[in-house]
Amino acid sequence: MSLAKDIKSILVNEQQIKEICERLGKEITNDYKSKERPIMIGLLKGCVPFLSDLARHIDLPIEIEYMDVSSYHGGISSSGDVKIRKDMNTSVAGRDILIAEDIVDTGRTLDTIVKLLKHRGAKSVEIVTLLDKPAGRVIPFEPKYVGVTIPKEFVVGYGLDYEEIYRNLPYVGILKPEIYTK
Ligand SMILES: O=P(O)(O)OC[C@H]1O[C@H](OP(=O)(O)OP(=O)(O)O)[C@H](O)[C@@H]1O
Ligand code: HPA
Repeated sequence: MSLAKDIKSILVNEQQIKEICERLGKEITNDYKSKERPIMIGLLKGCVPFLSDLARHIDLPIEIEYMDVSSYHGGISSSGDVKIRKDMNTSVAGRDILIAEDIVDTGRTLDTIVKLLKHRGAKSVEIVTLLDKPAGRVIPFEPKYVGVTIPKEFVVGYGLDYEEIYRNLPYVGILKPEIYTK
């Protein structure tokens, strides 16, 4: 069974993703070159392909950590309840933090996590996201590094799921509405 048959259209193709990772990697390398061992924190599970491609374009000694965070419990709308399923193992006190995300939509996940990391004493907290969906915001939130701004469509692929499927598509596509309305 092909995954591609459920995709209405491709929004960000493989070449565009490659160019985004190169561009953001250079920008982050430049901005973080005088900081001491910044920590890049990936928010599982959606961050995985983006973080691993982006990190290879950051030419600096960074640490990489993960937190498993979820606010979508099946379906296409956020429950509004951000849960930490697994925390990171390192202290963030006094450290420069760069959170890597696949998408900023309502802003709830990042609002919660940024507040938490600041409360834990992080020196700085910035966001790098592949996709920004500003029309989805319910909480004002502006990520510093954005791959591409997208319209208010439910997207899957390259880490993003619908009911845990489609994360392994190599591109980002708009899911056919009949998949989630049936
Ligand atoms: O801006 P928001 O509306 O909070 O949405 C963004 C979050 O939603 C998705 O994660 P999800 O909770 O589905 O978990 P997952 O990464 O395991 O798929 C995505 O990976 C972001 O972390
Ligand atoms: O458009 C989306 N697709 C998949 N997961 C998401 N989490 C927030 N927005 C989305």
